[in-house]
Amino acid sequence: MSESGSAATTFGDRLSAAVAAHGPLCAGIDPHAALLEAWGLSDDADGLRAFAQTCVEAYAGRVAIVKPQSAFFERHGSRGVAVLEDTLAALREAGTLSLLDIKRGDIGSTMAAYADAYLRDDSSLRADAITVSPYLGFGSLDPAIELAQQTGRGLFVLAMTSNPEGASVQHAVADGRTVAASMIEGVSRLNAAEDAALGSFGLVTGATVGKDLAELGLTDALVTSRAPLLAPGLGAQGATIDDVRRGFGAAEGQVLPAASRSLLGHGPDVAALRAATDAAVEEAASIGR
Ligand SMILES: O=c1ccn([C@@H]2O[C@H](COP(=O)(O)O)[C@@H](O)[C@H]2O)c(=O)[nH]1
Repeated sequence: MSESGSAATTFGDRLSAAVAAHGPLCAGIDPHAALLEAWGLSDDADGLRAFAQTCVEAYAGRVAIVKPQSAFFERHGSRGVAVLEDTLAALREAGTLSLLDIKRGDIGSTMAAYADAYLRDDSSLRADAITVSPYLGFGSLDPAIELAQQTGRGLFVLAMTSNPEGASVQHAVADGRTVAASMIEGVSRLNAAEDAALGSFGLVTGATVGKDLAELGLTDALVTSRAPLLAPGLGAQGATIDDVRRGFGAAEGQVLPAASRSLLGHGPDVAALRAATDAAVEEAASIGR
């Protein structure tokens, strides 16, 4: 039995329900130093706490899933990590799914410790799902995969990231297929073990890379994978919802378009941040329909 219900309540099931209720938008909490300043907050753990509380107040109950970016909490040291713990707890209390963007990946034995940190029911830093890096080999993720399966949590595996530099690794061909294709295949195998429309194992496929997915012939594999597709890159990185619609083709219905700075620029007023979030939710709702 997991904290999130039972082994039968998978992250994929809970995500499907959240998307049905709120549409697919993933709203980010990225407390950049420049945003803290723009919100009139100090660039320290107190400013960070006020920022994150406002985000939770504005997003909770309005979006399918919220993605705190760990780096912006870690840069404030142990007090920042304490704010991250409290932010994850506040999202849980509000009944809103959390996806901690922390991109962990290491040799298996160390990966097991990372898994304990974020995926155990009794961890203070637990999230509903986390991002992981498979670039020490897909098999190095096994400890996190096993714990996520036991506790009904999810993983989002980096496949085609939104940054232009990602292509040098992810488009590379090994054993007759691109590195990205082998990550999609790994996730596909995991989701095949679950009997659900949407799997608990997702992929990070930037909103900026839809054209590449099509050119590399990856669209069908994405559909077969039943993976939720985290698509960061809206707004500040230049991608639009139309890019997602055009680029992801038949996989469009699996996409969770993600936005951080383009929403957060509307703070610190909670009502203004809510209004911007509602507008983004409405725009994202056109995806897959
Ligand atoms: O490929 C990736 C993976 C993760 N990210 C993260 O998403 C947000 C994007 O923020 P914006 O302000 O909307 O650009 C940020 O936390 C990144 O670390 C990504 O952009 N691309």
